[in-house]
Amino acid sequence: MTTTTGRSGHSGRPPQPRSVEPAAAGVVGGKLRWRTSRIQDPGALLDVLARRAPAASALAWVRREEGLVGWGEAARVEAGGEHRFATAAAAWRDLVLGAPVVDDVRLPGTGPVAFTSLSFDAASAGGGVLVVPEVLVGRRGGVVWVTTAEPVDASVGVAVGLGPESAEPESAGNGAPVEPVHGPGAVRYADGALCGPRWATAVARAVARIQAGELEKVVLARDLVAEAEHEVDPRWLLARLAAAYPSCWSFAVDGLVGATPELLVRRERGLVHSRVLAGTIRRTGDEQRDAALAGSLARSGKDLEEHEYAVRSVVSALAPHCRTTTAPDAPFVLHLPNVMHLASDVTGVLDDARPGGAPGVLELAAALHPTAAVCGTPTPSAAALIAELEVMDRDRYAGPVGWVDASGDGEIGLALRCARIDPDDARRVRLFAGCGVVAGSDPMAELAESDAKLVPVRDALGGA
Ligand SMILES: C=C(O[C@@H]1C=C(C(=O)O)C=C[C@H]1O)C(=O)O
Repeated sequence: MTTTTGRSGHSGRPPQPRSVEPAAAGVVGGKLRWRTSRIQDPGALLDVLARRAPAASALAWVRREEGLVGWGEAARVEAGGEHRFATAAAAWRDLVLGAPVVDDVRLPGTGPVAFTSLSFDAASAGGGVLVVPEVLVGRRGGVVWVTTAEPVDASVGVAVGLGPESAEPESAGNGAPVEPVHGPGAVRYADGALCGPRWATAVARAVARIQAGELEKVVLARDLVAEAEHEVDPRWLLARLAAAYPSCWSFAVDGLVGATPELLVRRERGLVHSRVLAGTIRRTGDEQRDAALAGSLARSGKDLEEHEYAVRSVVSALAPHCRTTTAPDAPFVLHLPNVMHLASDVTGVLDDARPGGAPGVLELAAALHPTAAVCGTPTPSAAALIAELEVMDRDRYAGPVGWVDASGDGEIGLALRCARIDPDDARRVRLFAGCGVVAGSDPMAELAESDAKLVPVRDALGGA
C-alpha cells in the first residue's frame, strides 16, 4: 500500500500523483481548506459536469438529478491492498482534522467531500482511490451548492465562476477550457477472461460444488473488453446511463463509470440504510409478461433463497454497529429497464455510545464488504471459488464506490453495471456483470442474465 497525493491540471489526463512519504500520523501531503456556498440552480448536475469538467477528472454520484459532481484533484490517496478501507478512512480523517472549513449550507455532502472507489479483492492490481475534487457541485432538495478545496497555503483561490451571483459557469476551474463531450465512435467487443460458453461451464462447476455441500451461494462474474474508436469520455457514459436508469446511482470515479441499483450503505445523521439486491429476472419489454414475471420472481424459491443470503449478510455486518437494525419480512420487486430484482431496504440506528463513537461510512463499508450479493455464502469459500473459477481480476467492479464527508456521512454503492476505462489507454474499456449462483441455478439462464446486466453500459457506449 502506498499513500500518495497530487493535484491535477484542468485538461487532459491527470498527471501521475506525486508520491509522498506517509507521515507517522498518516497525514497525506499538504493540508486543504474548503469553502461551501449556496448557488443559483445551474441546471442538471451532469450538464454542469459536461460543461465544466475535463473528461479525465470527472467525478459523479447522481440519482434522480440529486447528488454530487466534481472535477480536478486537490488530493488523491491511493488505497489498495488488504487495508484499503482503513487507509482511505485514516487518510480522510487526517485531511479533514482541523482543516479550515467555511460551510454556509451544512447538509450531508457539503463542506469537505471525497469520492472513493476501491477494488473488490484485496489482491487486485486495480487498487483503490480517495479523490478530493478541486470543485464540487451538489444538489439536495431545492438547495444547490459549490465547494472548493485548495491547499491552505494557496495564495490564489480556485476560480470556479459559480458564485452566489452566478447561475451559469463560464469555464473550468482556473479558467482552462474544457473539451466538448464526445462519443466513443465505433466500438468493438471481445471476450474478456472467459467466453460465454466457458463462463457457463464455470457456473455449472459452481452449481456442482454447491450441490456437494461445499458452500451455499457464490456470485460469478465475467468481463468483456470494448475497444472504441475514440477515447471513452465518462461524461458521455454518465449522461446516457442516468437518462436510461434514473432510479440507479450513476457514478464516475477514477475511470470507473456505471449506474448501480445497489446501495451498500448510506450513513446520514445517525441512520444507516442499505439496499440489498439478489434474485434477478430479465425483462421482455412486454408489460403484461413482465408483470407476470415479477410475480414469479417474488415467489421463486431459488431467488428468494439467494436473496435471503444477501440480506442476512448485510444485517449481521451492520448489527454490531447499530442499536437496532430492521429488515423487511419479504423483498419487493425493483423494476429496471433491463432486469427486475428482488430488493430489500435494510435500515439501522447507529450506536454512538460505543467507545470511539459511531463508525463512518467507510468503516461501515469495510464491515459489509463483500456482501453475499457480490461474493457469496459463506464468504471465505465463495471468495476462494471466485478466484478459482472466474480467472480474472475484478478490478473495481463489485467494489465500493461513492463519497464521504467530514462527519463520516456518505453514500457507498456497489460498483455494478459499470465499466472501467483503461488508465493507460482510454479507448479500452472493461465491462463486467455477475450472477448469484445457488444449488438450483441453470448455467445458460445465468449467462443470459449476465448479458442483460451488460446492456446498460453497452447501450451507453452506443456500440454494437
Ligand atoms: C453481481 C451483479 O449483480 C448482483 C447479483 C444479482 C443476482 O444475481 O440476482 C442481483 C443484483 C446484484 O446484487 C452484477 O450486476 O454484476
